[in-house]
Amino acid sequence: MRLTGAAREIRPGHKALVSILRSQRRAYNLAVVGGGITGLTSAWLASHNPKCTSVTLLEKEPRVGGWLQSEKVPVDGGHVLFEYGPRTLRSSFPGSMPLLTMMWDLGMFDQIITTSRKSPAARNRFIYYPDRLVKIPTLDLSSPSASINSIINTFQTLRSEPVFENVMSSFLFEPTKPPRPHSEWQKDESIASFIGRRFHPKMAENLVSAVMHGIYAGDIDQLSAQTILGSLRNMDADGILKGMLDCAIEKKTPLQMDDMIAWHAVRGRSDEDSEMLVSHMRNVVKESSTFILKGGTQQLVEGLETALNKSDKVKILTGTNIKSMTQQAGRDSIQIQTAEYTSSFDHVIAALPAPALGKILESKEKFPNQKAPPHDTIHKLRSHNYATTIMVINLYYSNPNLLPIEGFGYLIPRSIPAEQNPECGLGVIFASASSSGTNAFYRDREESQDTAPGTKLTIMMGGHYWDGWKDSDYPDHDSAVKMARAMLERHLGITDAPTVARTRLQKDAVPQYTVGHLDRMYSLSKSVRNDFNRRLVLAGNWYTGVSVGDCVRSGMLATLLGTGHWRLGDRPVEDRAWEPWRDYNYKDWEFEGGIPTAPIRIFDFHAGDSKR
Ligand SMILES: C=Cc1c2[nH]c(c1C)Cc1[nH]c(c(CCC(=O)O)c1C)Cc1[nH]c(c(C)c1CCC(=O)O)Cc1[nH]c(c(C)c1C=C)C2
Repeated sequence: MRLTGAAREIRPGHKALVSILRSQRRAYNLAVVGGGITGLTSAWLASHNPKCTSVTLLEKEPRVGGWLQSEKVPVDGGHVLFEYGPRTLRSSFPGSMPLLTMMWDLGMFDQIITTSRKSPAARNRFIYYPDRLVKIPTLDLSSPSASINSIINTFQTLRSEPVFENVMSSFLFEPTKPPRPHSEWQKDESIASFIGRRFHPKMAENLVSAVMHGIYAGDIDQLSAQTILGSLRNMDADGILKGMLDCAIEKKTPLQMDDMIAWHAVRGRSDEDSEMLVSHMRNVVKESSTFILKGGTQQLVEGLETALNKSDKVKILTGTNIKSMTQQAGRDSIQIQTAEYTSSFDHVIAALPAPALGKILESKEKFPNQKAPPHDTIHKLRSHNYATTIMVINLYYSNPNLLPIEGFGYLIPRSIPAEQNPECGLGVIFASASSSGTNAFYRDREESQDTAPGTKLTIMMGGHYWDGWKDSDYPDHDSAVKMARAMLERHLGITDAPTVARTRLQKDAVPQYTVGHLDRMYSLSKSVRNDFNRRLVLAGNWYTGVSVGDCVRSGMLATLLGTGHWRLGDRPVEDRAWEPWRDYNYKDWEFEGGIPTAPIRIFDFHAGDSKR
């Protein structure tokens, strides 16, 4: 049942967004290209801007939502919900605030289910190495005796399990490791190189590679340490352990500047439900490390789509192929041509994969007075083309006691040799465990995405192991299910046949931030700004973060800052909360056009700063 008498009544509309969008310049019309979560967020935010006269959302596929895909499958006794893309959303401050605020404004808060930090799904995470599942130790500090026991157990596990070989000694010696030579500080390196250099290559192989499988399905030899481990890498000069100790003593936390900007932008609320929103968001972040939606991530898509369909400013064009995107000499507006029509837009937010945008810009369509093709931008977009492909296999078993252990699931590191991982397995999620929890609005309600008992498992395979594969190389549905079952038998001893098996090959699903990513994105952003006079904005998972929260933040920054209709520092002085960018020369930061992101990526948040 969708809410919520209570929350509806206390939601007086979108005063918040209207108030931050007040300081507008001229009226403008907007095209958003790409109907994934970034594009939907951008269109939704723009639709609340009184100066935005129309929003046209163009999507190539017949549906919007992109990688957010959930399916309710009827089974004996009810239904189970399968996810084919992202499933759990991270709950953290300030990273989740823009997403949670948007969900509140969409009236979806009562559809959020939080997973307690104390639940097995949050605490029990496993790594498969070398031929068994090993739990990653977590400290239980709930009482003095629990703390002592858990420290002793952790110590024993770290000493006895081969997956943790060298971990203790590499932590011990980390402070003695020299930093990189000063001349190389700015130079990026791979995650394998950074972790191997500061800790031990075995730690990179056995532990960090598994984590990177779970996030990027990527290879630690290629992924960028500067982009992905930025805050740790900033501690290279004095040592990471010392850096972390300093953070604990000085009560400081490295935070992303973009997160703070997006949070600042959406929290400028003056409406009466703002206190209630903040208190509910605080509960979500305090009590859970992840949250889900009762109807799956698809529900967020539907919430946004419904809101957009209600707005008479918004047109959603699905199944629409763009033939060209051009500018005319002497004009700033951008012309978009589809099979049906050609239209001119004051601003365009491109929330589609970088190579797909490159292809559109490369189009040979000719118009009178057309500017020369933006070769520099096209070249940079087309060479930013590496994403991993994942086969997602969802299995349902009617037996609720199928699993020998409780937890989130397990990840497989790249140190497992090919003979022992012929399926190219990346990990297995015990999906039933993370499908239930507490309602974020009604804290006394326990809820689940599934109405039928049983066990849901998701097996992921492929990723960087399948780089360079042709379409004909990928397993089909039957082979994928067979491979998944072979993995489950080998790893968990499960021989039962699943009642339901659904597979989906997610081609080029996770863009890879490889060594040098930040420099390349800076250069791409500059080219786009120059080539399109700041009228073209790039947003989404190809640029500044691959998670759902990152995409929502990116969509918001694109709409607010990227179109130049809001500026950092626009808010009146008396209304100003703590603004960390004021410690830097933020007035010189460029956000309009290109990739809207702060040049200072990470800053140290000191406890008490927000009261300044
Ligand atoms: C379709 C497969 C995906 C894989 N990674 C991602 C997708 C969409 C993206 C992703 N996964 C995680 C993160 C970081 C956390 C966040 O900020 O949201 C991102 C950006 C972590 C994660 N990985 C898996 C789960 C269930 C989660 C959620 C958060 C958590 O509880 O830690 C599982 C998983 N994802 C992928 C694989 C191979 C895998 C294996 C078990 C690839």
